[in-house]
Amino acid sequence: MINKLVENIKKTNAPIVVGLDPMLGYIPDHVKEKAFGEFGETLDGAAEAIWQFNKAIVDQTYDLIPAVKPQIAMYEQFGIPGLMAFKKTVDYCKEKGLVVIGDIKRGDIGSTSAAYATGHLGKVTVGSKSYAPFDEDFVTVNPYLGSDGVNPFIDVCKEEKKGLFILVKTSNPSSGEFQDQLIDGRPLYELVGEKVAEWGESCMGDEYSYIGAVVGATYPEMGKVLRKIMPKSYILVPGYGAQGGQGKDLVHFFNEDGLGAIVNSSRGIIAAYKQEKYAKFGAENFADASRAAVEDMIADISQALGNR
Ligand SMILES: O=c1ccn([C@@H]2O[C@H](COP(=O)(O)O)[C@@H](O)[C@H]2O)c(=O)[nH]1
Repeated sequence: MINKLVENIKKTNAPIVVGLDPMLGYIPDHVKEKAFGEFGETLDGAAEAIWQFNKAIVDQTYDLIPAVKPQIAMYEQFGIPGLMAFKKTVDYCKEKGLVVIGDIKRGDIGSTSAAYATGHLGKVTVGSKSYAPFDEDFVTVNPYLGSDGVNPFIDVCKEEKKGLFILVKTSNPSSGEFQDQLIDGRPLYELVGEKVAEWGESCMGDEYSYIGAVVGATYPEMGKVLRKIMPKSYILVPGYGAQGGQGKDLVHFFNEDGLGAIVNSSRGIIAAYKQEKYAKFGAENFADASRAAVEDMIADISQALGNR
């Protein structure tokens, strides 16, 4: 799957990911009213609104982008109907040729991680039958439990030719509370980065490993160091747009070949119609506003990479 991700990035010339984080507050009233008219103000109604919102955005952007990142929390909050909307979104994006990164941030003791890995990346056996329950292409993994919490995910990736993005340095303001703690004079995120590079060595695609890392756009200096520590790992970079990251901050997350990083924006794209810059589209044309925001993001990153 790493080969498909790299191929899609080269084809679109767009190292970006659209984050599908559909909070109800971002969904225009006309979409919600239609869904609630059909299913009532219920969890099913919310799930239908989410699905219709996602579908419209994917239909308007899929030709410009290599990948999407649905954030499972935004679906899980609506219970089983929400998870059904998540699955429908995953399947639809794959039909459109997009690589799907499930932002699930899982990680537990080995046996539990194995079940998460099976459910999200692998196949579960029921009697004589086998099913791929969620079937994302990549998932995000929390490495805090150590190797035995991560290895079950790697095992399933090897079997299924899928991939991981492991949290190394997250974009949030308090990420340093633990991640920047010094151990023998070195910050913990560097040690985790070294481990990601080590896990990735036995998981090589054609050019890059299918074991990647998450490093926030909000910490560009750390991104520069981590790029060198993990030269063969793709870096998923959240924090662009709504969290303040800009193209000029991201240059050092990329390798000299212009590859190696993929930048996520969620609210900045899916709720673009709410920003003054894209207000001319109006709520009715929210998906056109998302397309314009994708085009602007690609231009911003391309310009930054061109200027280095
Ligand atoms: O360090 C991290 C890891 C994951 N995220 C996730 O990315 C998106 C960001 O959303 P924006 O609206 O573009 O801010 C969201 O799903 C987070 O859970 C992150 O932000 N930082």
